[in-house]
Amino acid sequence: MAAGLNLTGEQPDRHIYHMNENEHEIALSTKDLQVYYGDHLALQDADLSFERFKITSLIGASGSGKSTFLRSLNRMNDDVATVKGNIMYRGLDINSQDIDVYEMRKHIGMVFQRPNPFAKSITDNITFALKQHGMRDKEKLAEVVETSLKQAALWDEVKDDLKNSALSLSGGQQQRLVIARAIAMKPDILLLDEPASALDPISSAKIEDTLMELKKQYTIIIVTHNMQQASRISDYTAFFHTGKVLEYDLTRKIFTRPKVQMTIDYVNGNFG
Ligand SMILES: Nc1ncnc2c1ncn2[C@@H]1O[C@H](COP(=O)(O)OP(=O)(O)OP(=O)(O)O)[C@@H](O)[C@H]1O
Repeated sequence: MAAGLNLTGEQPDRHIYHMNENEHEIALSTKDLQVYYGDHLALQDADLSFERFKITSLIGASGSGKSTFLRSLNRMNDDVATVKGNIMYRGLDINSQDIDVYEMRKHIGMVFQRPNPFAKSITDNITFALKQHGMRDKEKLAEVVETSLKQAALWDEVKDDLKNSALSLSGGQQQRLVIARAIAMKPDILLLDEPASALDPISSAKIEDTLMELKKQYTIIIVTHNMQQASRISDYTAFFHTGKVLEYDLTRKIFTRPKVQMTIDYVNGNFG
């Protein structure tokens, strides 16, 4: 795959990142990531590696830096913050100046807390970006619409109403549509910032089921305040506290025998 990747128009040697033998297992990693909002250091020295085809949850109290970290991973913080350090993706530092951010986001997609479909039809929501990227073939577009909606577990509910406005869908359906829109671009990595927190329990369970299905094909990184959700769906969990990653391990270890007292307190609901 790496041979076909071109996020810069060139791939100078200085971008080559020497990973360990497990390189093929790591979809994305950060090294010494620091984020400043003005003078305020909101995230310190975050070193995390995300395994391919796994779900990693980012947990921690409000203001601990989870969203700041997540948003930095596909350069959503560029306009509001200074992000220092490396974000390594397929041998490239995607935090460097010469990365084509627009192109990079085709590989690393983002889904936000509140569903944000366009005020367009269900079909147009999914085809919009594809058309912008030059896809014109109607059959191919229809195929992507169907596949993406199926992957996002929405097809059966909307297949007869594809021309209807996305805004006519329920909140939970809208969030699955937004996930379908993100995967239509065939990204490698999906970043999700509390995707189910604005939804009722049934819709939230559907999103969880969808993510469990999607991890067969995508690497997923999710911010969540819901401890049950983190323990149910994620393979790995990173615990953030006051802008630092205090602990990062297999989810079952974080929830059954964490090493750091602060993690124990947080997962037991003693603060947050
Ligand atoms: N756009 C911004 N401008 C200035 N400061 C910000 C901005 N976004 C976040 N911060 C600050 O950075 C710190 C980390 O915030 P962040 O939103 O990353 O935390 P979080 O763990 O995701 O919190 P929550 O769970 O409430 O979403 C906080 O002190 C917050 O006030």
